[in-house]
Amino acid sequence: MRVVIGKFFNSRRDILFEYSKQVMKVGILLFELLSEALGLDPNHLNDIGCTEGLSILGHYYPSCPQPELTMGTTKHADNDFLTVLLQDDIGGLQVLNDNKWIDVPPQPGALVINVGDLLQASLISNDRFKSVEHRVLVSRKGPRISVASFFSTHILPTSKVFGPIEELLSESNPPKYRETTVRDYNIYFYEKGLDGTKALDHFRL
Ligand SMILES: O=C(O)CCC(=O)C(=O)O
Ligand SMILES: [Fe+2]
Repeated sequence: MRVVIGKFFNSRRDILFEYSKQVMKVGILLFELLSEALGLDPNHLNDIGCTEGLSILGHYYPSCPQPELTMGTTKHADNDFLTVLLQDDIGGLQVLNDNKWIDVPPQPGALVINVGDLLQASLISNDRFKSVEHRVLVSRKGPRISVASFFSTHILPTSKVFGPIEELLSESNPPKYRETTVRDYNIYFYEKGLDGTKALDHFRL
């Protein structure tokens, strides 16, 4: 595992290292459970590299006197396999379900787990799991802090190709996505920006 720490976190280096170790344990367990849910060997998703890379991003959303005029983070699905999200008690995170925005209220001690595009959960699970579209509203209540831990190899120099898992495919369930590297997926994701459209559609066959 490689841990990259930005300037924002420099003074909390030790805490962040410990946190990343614990998130990695959670991630390995989640990928075991997700593998089983797909009817695969429990180690499958870990073995193909879903926990090879972990990057942690700290968000600071200043309090906003006119929250109705802006957005903290616009609608997107994460560009990774899985995200482990820690939010404080301010709230503002919403997920899109049946075209309706649903609040994800903060629960003390709880982590939010979001399926990302690469797992989609769609790309390699061939749509058996769906990446969740979400956004963050800003608030008058005070600044909001969140820590998002992304399982993805996008910061690593790997050219491993990902595509729908062969064991999940059949004549009645042909691949829905073309194969791609995490790097190429991310180049497209960042070029496109958080414009409200799904990056995955670009890779759909
Ligand atoms: O701040 C949050 O709660 C979510 C941030 C987010 O969606 C992201 O970093 O991808
Ligand atoms: Fe996100």
